Amino acid sequence: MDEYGNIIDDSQASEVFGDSVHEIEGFVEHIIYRNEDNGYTVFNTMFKDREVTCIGTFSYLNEGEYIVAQGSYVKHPVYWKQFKITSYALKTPEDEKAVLKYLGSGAIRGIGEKTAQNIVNYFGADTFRIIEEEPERLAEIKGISMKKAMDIADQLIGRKDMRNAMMFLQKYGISMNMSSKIYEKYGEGIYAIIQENPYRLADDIGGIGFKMADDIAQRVGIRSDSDYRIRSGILYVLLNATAAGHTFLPMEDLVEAAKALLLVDIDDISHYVTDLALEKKVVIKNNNIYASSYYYMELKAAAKLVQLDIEYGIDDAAVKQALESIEKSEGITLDDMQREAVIGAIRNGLMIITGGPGTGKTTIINTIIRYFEMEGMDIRLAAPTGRAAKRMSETTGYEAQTVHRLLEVNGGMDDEHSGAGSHFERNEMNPLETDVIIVDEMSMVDINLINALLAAVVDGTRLILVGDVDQLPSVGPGNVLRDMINSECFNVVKLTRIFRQSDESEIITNAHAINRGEDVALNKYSRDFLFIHRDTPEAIIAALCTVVRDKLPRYVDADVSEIQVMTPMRKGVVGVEKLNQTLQTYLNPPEASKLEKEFGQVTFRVGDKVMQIRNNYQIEWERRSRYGIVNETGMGVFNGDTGIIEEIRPYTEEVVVRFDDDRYVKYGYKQLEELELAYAITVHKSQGSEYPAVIIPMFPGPRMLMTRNLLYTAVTRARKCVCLIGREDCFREMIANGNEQKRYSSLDVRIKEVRGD
Ligand SMILES: Nc1ncnc2c1ncn2[C@@H]1O[C@H](COP(=O)(O)OP(=O)(O)OP(=O)(O)O)[C@@H](O)[C@H]1O
Repeated sequence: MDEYGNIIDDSQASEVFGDSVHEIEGFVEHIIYRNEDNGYTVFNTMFKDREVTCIGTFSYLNEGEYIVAQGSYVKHPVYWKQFKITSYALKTPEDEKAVLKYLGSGAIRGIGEKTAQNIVNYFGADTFRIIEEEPERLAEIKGISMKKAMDIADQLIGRKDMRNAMMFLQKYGISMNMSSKIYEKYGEGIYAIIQENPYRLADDIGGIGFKMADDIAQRVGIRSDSDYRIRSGILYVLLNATAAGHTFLPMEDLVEAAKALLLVDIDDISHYVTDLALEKKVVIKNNNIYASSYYYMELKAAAKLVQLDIEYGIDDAAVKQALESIEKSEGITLDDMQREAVIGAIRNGLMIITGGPGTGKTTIINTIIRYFEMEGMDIRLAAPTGRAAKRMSETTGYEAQTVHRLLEVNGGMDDEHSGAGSHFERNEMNPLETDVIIVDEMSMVDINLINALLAAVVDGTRLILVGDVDQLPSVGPGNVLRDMINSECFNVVKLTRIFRQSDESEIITNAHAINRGEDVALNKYSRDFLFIHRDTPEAIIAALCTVVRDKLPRYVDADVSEIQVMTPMRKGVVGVEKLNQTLQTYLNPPEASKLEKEFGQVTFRVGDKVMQIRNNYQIEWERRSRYGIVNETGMGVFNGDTGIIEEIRPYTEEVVVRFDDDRYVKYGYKQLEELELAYAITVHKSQGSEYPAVIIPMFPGPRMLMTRNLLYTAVTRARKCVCLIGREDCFREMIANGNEQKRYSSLDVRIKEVRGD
């Protein structure tokens, strides 16, 4: 883009004046535009006393450099004639004029034009050699101290080194930004690292993975059976495993995956694993292999959970009396299981409560809050997502936060897959000071998050964990809630009785039946559990469009944007991508008055329903009064938050989204990677959220996705109406498919070990 905001790219400048190749040379006088990611640069130079605008891609370029370039003249629609550079060399300034120009360009801190002139007057064309070889002599010039002399030399040599390093890295197809990161990390060590073990980059530099390192290694000519390569490949397999939810892999699975990745014929991959264990990069336990950090996360979490699990002496009669008074004031009578759960939370340092929809989890949380409030205790409520926290606040009337906020996250963005996660202000050194912490929607909490939470909880704090263990497990690695329950080491209450009247809600009864793997009778006259039979994907999508726009909003008294379409997969004929495209055209078609912005494969349009797909704690929001005056501001938009695109501003390159509660957020065009169309979302993304009505296409897909607990999770997201559209056989098969996707995790084993069971 140029200084006036116009995009200048090769396609606009493609009309060639003539095919002939020219050579020009001169100083880079003024850089008009530079994209640090891909190196695309527009600059002016003087050649034969005429100003020439040059365009091209450069690994490194600074004003004041002397460039010799080959290329041809092209015509730009606005700027007319430009020189498009195809190859070039930067020359170290040799004559006096060139040296003066370079030093005086402002590129070297502490040297202005006058000092540059003084230096060149004194040393002449020999200036560069002097600075590189005898920098102390610069101090012979009036006004330059020895310290400054050394600083100038450092800068000059540093720049030269960096320029060479950037050019070197570019040969391996590494982007400019990445190159500067690499150079910053290794400095002049970069040559040895690239030649000997480029796989170190994958270990040390965020954004470089095994694949990129492997690509570089191939270009360098490193053998495919090199030790470095195999070790790095093994770590990469483990990293991928954690991205798929596992905290470890059994040795056989690891070996098989590593062989498939590395395509080398090595019999004994396991001895490389042993080497990695000696280097403490992996842990081997019972022939299971963990990336070290995951082993220690499970171990630490287990130890802390056991430590928190103490029994407090309580006065049974007093508790009974207190509960009776709460029941009276709330107008409820707890059943035995519910009472056991509440008393368990009062008596124990650690309490786990699980149950399906309508079994009274919220009722119990409310009772626990009232009890501890009466005792004058400090209580904190949290949930793993923004939407779940919001719902918890609404149902309890008590402020609930995301777990990240509770831990005072410090950092822009969660990186779901790095495992490194964010930095929390609340930790062992600075723990949470409170008496009771209640976490809802525990099924969504992964090993990273529980570990961070436990680190910040001090002994003596009661931790009450509530969730539905039959929901899909967390997106991140681990199977925390299930493992805690399976360990059989802690106090757990499983609520089974459904308290909502069955005639009131088929959603609840059917959800429970699905969860038990029982057949569900589809009742034509059901008011809230509808099944529309359609056979083909086209017919399903057609029915879905009509239902979402014309039928359900009136039926459940909600806006079209509140009705949520959810589907098991991203790809495929009824996957998220396809549905979003179709629904966008149907619900928000293009119009001359609606601005659009293309980003990757997606076109965002004013009026579109969008979802934030990462936690961003630093993005700002504002609330406006009726007159458009900003009356409240705050920070943070969370993974799963949905909103509507209100405005697209081409001049400032911004997209404005209105989220729930009229929070307005500005996204720069570059930030659009944080947004996705949300007419349809995956069931995984819907976890922790509720909608007035939910529409689920029923069409066969990969068996490992089409599972009972996925259907159960989807159905339980609906408050007033579930509408399934498609093939009944698919629905029945999902209920029958109790094979949850296998997750390798071992928090339960660690808990038992710590307890010495
Ligand atoms: N002991 C009880 N006696 C009478 N009604 C109850 C009792 N426990 C819960 N309920 C009622 O049952 C309904 C569901 O309870 P609650 O909302 O607490 O369940 P939940 O497990 O949180 O459900 P969900 O996960 O669907 O929100 C509510 O209307 C609640 O008032």
